[in-house]
Amino acid sequence: MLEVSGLNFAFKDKPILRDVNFTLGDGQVIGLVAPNGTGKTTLLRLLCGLLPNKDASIKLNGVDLKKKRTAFLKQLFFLESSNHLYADLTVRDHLLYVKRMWKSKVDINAVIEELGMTSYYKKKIKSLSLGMKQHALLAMYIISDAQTMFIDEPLNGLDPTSIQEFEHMFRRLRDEGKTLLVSSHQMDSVGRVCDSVFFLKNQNITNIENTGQDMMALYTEMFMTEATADA
Ligand SMILES: Nc1ncnc2c1ncn2[C@@H]1O[C@H](COP(=O)(O)OP(=O)(O)OP(=O)(O)O)[C@@H](O)[C@H]1O
Repeated sequence: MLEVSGLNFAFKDKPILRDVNFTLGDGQVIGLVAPNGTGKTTLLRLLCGLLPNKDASIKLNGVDLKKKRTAFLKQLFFLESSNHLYADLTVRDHLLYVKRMWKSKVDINAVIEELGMTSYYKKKIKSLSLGMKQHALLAMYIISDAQTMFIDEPLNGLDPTSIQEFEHMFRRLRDEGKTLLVSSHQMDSVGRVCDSVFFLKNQNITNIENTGQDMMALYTEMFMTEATADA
């Protein structure tokens, strides 16, 4: 369980989050949705201590990020984007590294096969397309076997078949009891996969349960009316 309270953050005089409070239970996929530049990546960075925060309380399964940083971080996996992969290492190198560091028992070969990566897992990252790198990144998440996963725009650059494959993997991880906080701009996919959605608006989170409503209509209601009113 992830418990966050009193989270405030600003870049100089630009407020990003104001008194954000929420709890995430186990075995859920939660969408994180907002227009470009609102603060989704900033929130994910704050939740794993990659940005400084003095006052908030952030606890993962009772472990406090400020008091027991290493123990906190061992429970989660976050790699912001495929730009953070090492260009001169292969996909396999990355997977072996994650398996070792997270002391995981997940079978690397099975994941490679399941994600259709057999033709390129021995290749260096610098020779891969964006979609291939997104697969490598997802494979790292699966191999980490971490209980909590923060995933930033995983569907960017994916073809429709791959999107279905990723959605299947997210559901499977959820069914294994993992908690996934997934930022995305793809509202149809959010509607298919997420149990609830965090809409980031006015520096705060509105949590809306997915009851099968039209997510794009909900997005329009949340954000477009505001943009139209501003125009
Ligand atoms: N290191 C930084 N220094 C100053 N401002 C920053 C920094 N990083 C991000 N910002 C600003 O903070 C705001 C939120 O950025 P963030 O990357 O969190 O948005 P986002 O919702 O993830 O956007 P996108 O959907 O475009 O990826 C933006 O206005 C951005 O310009």
